[in-house]
Amino acid sequence: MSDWTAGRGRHHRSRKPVSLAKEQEQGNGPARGRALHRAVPQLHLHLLSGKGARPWRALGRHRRLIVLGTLIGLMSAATSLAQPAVIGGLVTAVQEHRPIKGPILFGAALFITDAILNALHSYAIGLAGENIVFDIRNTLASRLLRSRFRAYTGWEEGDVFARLVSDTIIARSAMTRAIDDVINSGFLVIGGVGLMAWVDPVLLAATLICLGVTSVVSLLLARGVRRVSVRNQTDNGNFGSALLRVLSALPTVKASRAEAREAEGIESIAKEARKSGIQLTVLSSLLDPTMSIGTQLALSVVIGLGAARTASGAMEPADLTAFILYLFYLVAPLLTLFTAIAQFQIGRASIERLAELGMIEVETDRQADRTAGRTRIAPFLANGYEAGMVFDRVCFSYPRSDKVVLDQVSFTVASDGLTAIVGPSGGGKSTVFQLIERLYDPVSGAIRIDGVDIADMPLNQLRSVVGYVDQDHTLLRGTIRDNLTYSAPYAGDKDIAEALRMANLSEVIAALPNGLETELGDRGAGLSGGQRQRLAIARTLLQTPRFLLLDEATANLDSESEKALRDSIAAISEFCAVIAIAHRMSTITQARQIIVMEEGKVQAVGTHAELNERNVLYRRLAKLQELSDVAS
Ligand SMILES: Nc1ncnc2c1ncn2[C@@H]1O[C@H](COP(=O)(O)OP(=O)(O)OP(=O)(O)O)[C@@H](O)[C@H]1O
Repeated sequence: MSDWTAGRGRHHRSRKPVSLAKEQEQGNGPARGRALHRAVPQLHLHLLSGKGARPWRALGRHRRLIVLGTLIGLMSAATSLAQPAVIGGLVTAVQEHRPIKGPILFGAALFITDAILNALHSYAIGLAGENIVFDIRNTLASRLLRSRFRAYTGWEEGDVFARLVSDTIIARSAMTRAIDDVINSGFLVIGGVGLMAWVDPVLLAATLICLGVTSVVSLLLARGVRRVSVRNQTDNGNFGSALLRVLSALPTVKASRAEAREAEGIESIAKEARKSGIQLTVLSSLLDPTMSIGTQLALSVVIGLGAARTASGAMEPADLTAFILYLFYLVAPLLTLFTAIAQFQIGRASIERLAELGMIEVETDRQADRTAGRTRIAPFLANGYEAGMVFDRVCFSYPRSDKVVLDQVSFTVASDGLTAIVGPSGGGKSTVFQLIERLYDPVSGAIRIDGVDIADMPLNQLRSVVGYVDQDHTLLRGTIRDNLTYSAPYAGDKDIAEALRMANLSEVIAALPNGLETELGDRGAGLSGGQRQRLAIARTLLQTPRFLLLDEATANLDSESEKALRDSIAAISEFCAVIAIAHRMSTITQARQIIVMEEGKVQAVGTHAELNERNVLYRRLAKLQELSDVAS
């Protein structure tokens, strides 16, 4: 017997629940958790804690690099500001027939220093930007993976995708380039204005009047840019959602001949994004001409007024040269300043969208938080609780819905044996599984394992003792081995072989040229429906669960495979509780107990013989099932 079955044999022999604390010490608990923790990238939990993941915090974490980059930028700006004075000095030296070698060499050194500082400045700010994007993406992705299922299902996948991919890039610019540009250009503008005031206050007053009006217009434009960019980013998110919706159902789209219809729908959403994108472009591109008009006007006034003042002797020609150069130097940073303000406004919209995503509710381990890992199982058992699972008057409605899906549902599942859940479609069978996995919590009532309310159990612990094969038997892109070991990453070859054997997959895998290393496509493409289902079952078996939940697990199997799997279930249920939403009579009749559910209520519980005798609904279901089994 392999370690795999030996481990479960222990559960069976004792007939007592191996304390969950003990399980923690063994493969399913913190030891594995620690190993996993080492294996996965460091999650930025400090950013995830509290009220949510706030993108602005990422800025704080990299402030040193940003401050360093900005300081280098300011030094570069200072060297830029010195350049007109040096050129002015050169003009004076030429006028006065003094040696010009010194000013030329000094000017060249200034240009080279400026260029080097500029490069360093760009590198530091660029690096900070990449670090910030990395941090935000990492933090948000971790938070999404830990989000409450009910909170996550309220989001559209495409929108989440757009926020994580494109909003982070836009936010990067706001948090680095835009802030840096505002500081640097602001410094250049203030410095330039100061120097111009020192050269000639009269000319400066004329310049400021010309530039002042255009500056006010530019600021108004920047505010408009923000408003439109929120709309544009939402439109882009809608486009992503629409695309993901159809691409994830491409076979259905084709089979329904809906390509043209869907393409039309996507086109209209893309048109909305284009419309707001154009509005954004119009507003952004108005910034340049607005500033140009102001500059042209200022330049004309400065040249005219300056020439008059030079002619009247109120101003030296060298001062006029320096003033005009300062004006040129002022224009570029002024333009950068307003563009940066607009850029910052666009980025703010993205940061707000990321912050919304960062507020998504995450799963919490109440028990883990309260007792820091200590288990409360022993006292409960001492009070006489039986090993196994109990549904105690559980009521449930899905979020954003008034419909009562489970109404006072009560039943007990022993720690081994097969329990079949049957009932008409929509009766709440799959919902029972979702509550056991704690994808949702009951509205009232409790689910207990070995006497402990699962709401008080660390989620990692709960999900390691409960194995879940969902209705869609979801597989991921990757090799068969990756899929098999998904919930038990350190499973050895012996255990893998055992799980494959029990799921009746050994021969199928052996027949593949690359065996376990065969690559599967999205959602397990490359295997048949039945093979995918059995692979999902083998994956869950490798997790060595104490409770194995099979949702319609035998629906896709041919008679031969189904028989093999039925035998496996019988073997597994010797040392593990199997709860199956069953649709075939062969599975139902072998169950130790059958729970009949209808419209969210437990109608009856018993064996096949008992229910066949006293429950009308069961008799009807059994008859229908027998007919469909004969037909298939
Ligand atoms: N995510 C959801 N949000 C809102 N209502 C839901 C959701 N999932 C299921 N329901 C509703 O809950 C009820 C029970 O669904 P459930 O899937 O548990 O039934 P079921 O017995 O497993 O049905 P089937 O045999 O067809 O799979 C149904 O009325 C369904 O419409």
